Amino acid sequence: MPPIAKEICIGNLGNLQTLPDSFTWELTSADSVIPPSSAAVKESIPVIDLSDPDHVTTNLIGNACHTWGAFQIANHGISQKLLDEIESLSKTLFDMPSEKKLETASSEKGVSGYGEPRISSFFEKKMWSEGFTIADGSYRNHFITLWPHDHINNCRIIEEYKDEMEKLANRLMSSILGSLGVTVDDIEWGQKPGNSGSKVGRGAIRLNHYPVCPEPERAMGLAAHTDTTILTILHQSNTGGLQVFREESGWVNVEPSPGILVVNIGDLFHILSNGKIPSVVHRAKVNHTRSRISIAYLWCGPAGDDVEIKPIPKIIGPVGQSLYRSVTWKEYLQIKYKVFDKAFDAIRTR
Ligand SMILES: C=C1C[C@]23C[C@H]1CC[C@H]2[C@@]12CCC[C@@](C)(C(=O)O1)[C@H]2[C@@H]3C(=O)O
Ligand SMILES: O=C(O)CCC(=O)C(=O)O
Ligand SMILES: [Fe+2]
Repeated sequence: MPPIAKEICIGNLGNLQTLPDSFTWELTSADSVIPPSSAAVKESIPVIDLSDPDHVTTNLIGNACHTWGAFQIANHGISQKLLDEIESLSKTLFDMPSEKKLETASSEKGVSGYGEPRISSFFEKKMWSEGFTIADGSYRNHFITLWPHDHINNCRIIEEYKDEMEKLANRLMSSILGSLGVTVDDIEWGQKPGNSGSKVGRGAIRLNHYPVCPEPERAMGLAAHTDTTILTILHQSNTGGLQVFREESGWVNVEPSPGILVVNIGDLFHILSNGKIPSVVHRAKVNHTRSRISIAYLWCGPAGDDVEIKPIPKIIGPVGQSLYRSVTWKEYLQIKYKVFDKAFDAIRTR
């Protein structure tokens, strides 16, 4: 029995004129992006040119992380060809009939395969989106089902994307750590005895699709959340929808621009930094006339998902206190998907 019943499958909702009740969110004025003072144009997260000298980018990245927990990057070294390839792979996938997509439905909500986002169980209303998660090698069998003749090339695109993104993620992590005055060598990647074999490895990919929506104001593409990662690198197609939240500014749009990638600080970096940098709350809205694709590379650090992550001693300082106990990514994912936005409280030491 597929986890998504046919009648509520987003793939079958394309021609609706009004939103079904199960997809109607009650959004308040605080949920809108209308600026408090009428004419003000809201400042969004900065675009940082990675071809600038290191001391310049480190500084800018440091500021953006403290202020927003997010930033955008240009000249990041990921080829436009690869970005186009993974975007068009996603389009082809989501264009398939629901029956076909459901043949690759994830057995567990939110883990490898086609289905709703994993956070959906925390919300009463349904999100106006569908997605495909690539967390381990099992995606290859799904790809054979989807593309009996073309899976080899599509698997190649995924592997290349993962490799390139992993390199970029490592580089970004070094810069962010640099802005905090430490290096990767200051991290103690402890190994929990008895923990063996990674299920998710070092990075997962989530292909997201937000179909055209009859009443976008009342719908939600992907509800507000922080990522359960060290950092996430997001490629969005040329239709906007991503919004980040900051106490002082409310919800702010992150407009797409060709070749620019978005970087979100995830919960694990917040833990590593002993609370010095926030993980960014973000969400995706939907559109009345245009569908949207986004591709997230969700990264748990260079050491895999079964190593201990805890505040970096050098950041805590000799007289400081560690705010959080150590957790592995696997463990933290379990906590997060039990208590959701209370996950930091669950691992706080005081
Ligand atoms: C490796 C991860 C990270 C996950 C869970 C698991 C697989 C899929 C990821 C996402 C992708 C879509 C948003 C999110 C919030 C979701 O619902 O599924 C992410 C979540 C997280 O960052 O917590
Ligand atoms: O589609 C977007 O812009 C956001 C996607 C996202 O937040 C995620 O996949 O974690
Ligand atoms: Fe996210």
